[in-house]
Amino acid sequence: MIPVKHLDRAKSRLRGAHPDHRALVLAVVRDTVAAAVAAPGVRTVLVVCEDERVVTGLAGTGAECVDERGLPGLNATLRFGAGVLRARDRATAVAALQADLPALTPAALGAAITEAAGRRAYVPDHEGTGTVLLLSAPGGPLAPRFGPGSAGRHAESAVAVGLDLAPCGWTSTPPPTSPPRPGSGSARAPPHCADLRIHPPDGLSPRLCRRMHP
Ligand SMILES: Nc1nc2c(ncn2[C@@H]2O[C@H](COP(=O)(O)OP(=O)(O)OP(=O)(O)O)[C@@H](O)[C@H]2O)c(=O)[nH]1
Ligand SMILES: C[C@H](OP(=O)(O)O)C(=O)O
Repeated sequence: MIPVKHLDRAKSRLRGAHPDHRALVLAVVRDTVAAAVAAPGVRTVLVVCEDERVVTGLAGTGAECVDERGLPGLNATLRFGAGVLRARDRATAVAALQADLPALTPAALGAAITEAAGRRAYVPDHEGTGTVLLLSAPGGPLAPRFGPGSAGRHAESAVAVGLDLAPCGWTSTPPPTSPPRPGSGSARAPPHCADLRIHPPDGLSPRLCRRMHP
């Protein structure tokens, strides 16, 4: 699962980093989703969101989108999404992945899943305070405890695994070729980070985008 906030509120700490904040957020999300869809061991990518523009922006990526239906906050949203996935397959592992990982590669996500080896696992962010990825054991509860200091809470019940984000920046995931949407005429797909020509650290402090940096 990849949760995505309403575009008017998402990545508020990056506001001002690019003239078109909504395009920046969508580009970051699209690159993250593209890597997750292509990762070995990932059967379904479910984006839990509340903004129809996110659904439109992710058309053709291979991710499914589900409306969070006004649930209060991230953890309730993730419990809802986990329930959607578990209703299809009770024995599977479910995971929550942050939406702002444009340097993620399919191989790196696959390696983190392999390292978890069926255990409940989490990936702390590079400051060690937040959580980049939370993975349940197969059939086990996700029990998300996101929010400030979440890494410490997840450490109480999960093993830490690594996630090797590409050192070369945000352009490591090749943009997928999306078929044109019916009725879209000559409309172009939303941009990826590479299209926006945003490369860390240009204009983005490590604190503001700490999850995006290796
Ligand atoms: N669907 C959904 N996703 C959420 C919600 N709150 C946070 N998220 C997502 O959860 C992840 C962590 O969110 P935050 O760190 O709070 O927000 P952010 O948009 O990444 O960045 P800031 O606005 O700068 O805090 C991101 O992928 C968000 O898009 C929510 O209420 N609903
Ligand atoms: C959601 C939260 O992200 P942060 O606010 O630490 O970036 C977390 O990592 O649990």
